[in-house]
Amino acid sequence: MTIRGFEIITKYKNTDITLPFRATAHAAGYDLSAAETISIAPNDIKLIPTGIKAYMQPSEVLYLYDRSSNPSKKGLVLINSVGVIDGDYYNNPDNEGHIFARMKNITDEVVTVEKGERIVQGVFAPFLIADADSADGARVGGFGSTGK
Ligand SMILES: O=c1ccn([C@H]2C[C@H](O)[C@@H](COP(=O)(O)OP(=O)(O)OP(=O)(O)O)O2)c(=O)[nH]1
Ligand SMILES: [Mg+2]
Repeated sequence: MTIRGFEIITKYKNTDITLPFRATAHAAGYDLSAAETISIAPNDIKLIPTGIKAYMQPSEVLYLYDRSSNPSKKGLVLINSVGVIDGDYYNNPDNEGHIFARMKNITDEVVTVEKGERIVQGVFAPFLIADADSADGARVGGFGSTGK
């Protein structure tokens, strides 16, 4: 039985992608790596593909948090602060649920993220639903797919 976890996006199968992993026995975060080498110009923002999708239970979410070493070691920050990866993003018809990290280069030089480099960490968590909630739509994509 599967409960929650990660899978490789179809396009990235056979490209040496490693599934996200926790660095130590008590770590909360699963480190996700860049699926491609990407260069980011000074002050620019780019989406880093992870080549990964995540499945989970209906009452669960995957939060993407920056690695605390990114600003000092890489000169990068996760520009949306925290990524919220919804359970219904998984296998959506638009992009299969591909998880991206939106990174900003905060330096005056080009920063390159190498393929396979750990870039962001994902933490699974439960969430709560408000009274009289009647949401019933299905997600078709991400990054603005539900409108303004
Ligand atoms: O850092 C992120 C944030 C989001 N997503 C994906 C997963 C998430 O389920 C979807 C939508 O994210 P969110 O709800 O935060 O964005 P939105 O601007 O509200 O877009 P939408 O209208 O598609 O919900 O985009 C990522 O891959 N990385
Ligand atoms: Mg949204």
